[in-house]
Amino acid sequence: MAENNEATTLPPREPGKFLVGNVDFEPTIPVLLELRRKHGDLVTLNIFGQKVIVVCGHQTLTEVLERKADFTVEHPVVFGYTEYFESSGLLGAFGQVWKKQRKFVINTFRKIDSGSASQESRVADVVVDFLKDVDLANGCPIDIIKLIKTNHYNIVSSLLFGEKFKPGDETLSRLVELVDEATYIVPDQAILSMFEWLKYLPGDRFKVKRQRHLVDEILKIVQQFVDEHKENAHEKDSIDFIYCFMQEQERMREARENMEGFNDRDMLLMGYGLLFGGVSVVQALSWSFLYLVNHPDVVCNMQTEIDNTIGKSRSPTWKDKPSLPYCQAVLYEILRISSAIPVAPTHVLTENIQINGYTLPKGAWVLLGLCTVNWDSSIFPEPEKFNPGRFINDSGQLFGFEKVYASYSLGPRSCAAQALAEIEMFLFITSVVQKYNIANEPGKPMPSLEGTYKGAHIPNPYNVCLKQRL
Ligand code: HEM
Repeated sequence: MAENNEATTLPPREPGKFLVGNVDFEPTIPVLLELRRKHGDLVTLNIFGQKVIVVCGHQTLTEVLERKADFTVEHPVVFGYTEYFESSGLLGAFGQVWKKQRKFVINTFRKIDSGSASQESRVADVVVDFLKDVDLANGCPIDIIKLIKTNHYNIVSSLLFGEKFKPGDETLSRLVELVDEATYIVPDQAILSMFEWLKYLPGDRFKVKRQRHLVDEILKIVQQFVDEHKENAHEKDSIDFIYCFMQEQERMREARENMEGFNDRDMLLMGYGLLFGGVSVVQALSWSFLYLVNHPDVVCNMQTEIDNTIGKSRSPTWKDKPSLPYCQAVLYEILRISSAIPVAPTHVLTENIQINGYTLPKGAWVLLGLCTVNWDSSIFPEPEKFNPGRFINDSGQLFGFEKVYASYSLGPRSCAAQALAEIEMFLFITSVVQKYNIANEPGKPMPSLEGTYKGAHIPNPYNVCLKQRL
């Protein structure tokens, strides 16, 4: 009887294989769109006996992540979060620790913005280095993804450690390599969340030891900066995450508060979480250059807008954003069509919830199909077409872009660094487009807009030529 009851209240099931269920399920954009077309906004999967509810569409995602946030905000207690994040570092944190760390991160971004070196000024500072590297290439093909990674992690370093690395610094190169490799091992370890014992198989089949080594090396680099901060605490004049973390520890000690989530180890893991979380903007920027090289007409329109509003002698700033509606439309369209994070990290239901006439049971995992908003043809007609014009109305004003923000997820667990991501996207892209034409490598076919899926939706490697126009 209970079985029947459950069967009638769960969302439709996608058929799977005997015993293992939907073990082959790959959350790619086409798969999620097809699933939604077949079954609607809510779909039940079964992966090795674990119930997984796929949530699609703007309205249903909003209902689940915002209105039912009290019961959907948690991540499940799974391998990667416990093994490497040690249930800390914001991304891997649970319960009260997550709440406290989230508040700390949001407040620290605010403090940084009220200090002498805001997020914008740190991004702008690194954009200058980025443009110098582009100049050095002198129009020859460059591995733009590599350049984006180096410069993005330098921005995070500046926010974490209070100073950026000098161009060419070996520690920065090492940090980029470590974070990069660690990021792409994560999807290969998904099975360990179901069967943790597999990590003991001989031969490091799931790269558990390799990942441990990478994470330890990243934490060692963060530790060096923590040690430096401890030695020079009184001399600090810039605000950064480590400095603020140490201040928070002091405040908590004085107030005799529970230090859970704010011990010295948590400081390192917080650094790891911010380095790791930022990979999404690396993907979004990498997609940006790929779409721009494929659409020279769009670059030309952006250049006209920039030339007419900012001119050629000074670089774009965040304050210019409202006067560059077309450039903004291009960035929204890139975020939409590339859907760098097609599915948010899995959440878990901590109570039964009622949605759209179904009962979603406590303990079920929730797969958030963010890309189904970006590719919803009722919101964005012909979603497969790259068309920044869809965000510009007849009077030339920006319009209808709000739903693209689902790319950062919704509700209290949405991206903790959305503001930083938006500043990075805006300053990198407008600064490059202002100064350079973006061309394909001579004699090579245009790089493909087909990507691959490795947790994130990532473009395949490509080179571009950035030729000075000013
Ligand atoms: C275009 C760029 C970005 C996109 C599309 C993006 C998207 C996302 C998404 C979808 C989530 C998951 C939310 C959820 O679980 O519901 C997330 C979480 C997170 N992101 Fe971003 N992100 C971007 C840039 C960044 C950057 C630049 C950083 C840091 C430097 C960052 C740090 C984080 C962190 C720490 C979390 C975990 C938040 C938490 O668990 O409370 N993200 N982001």
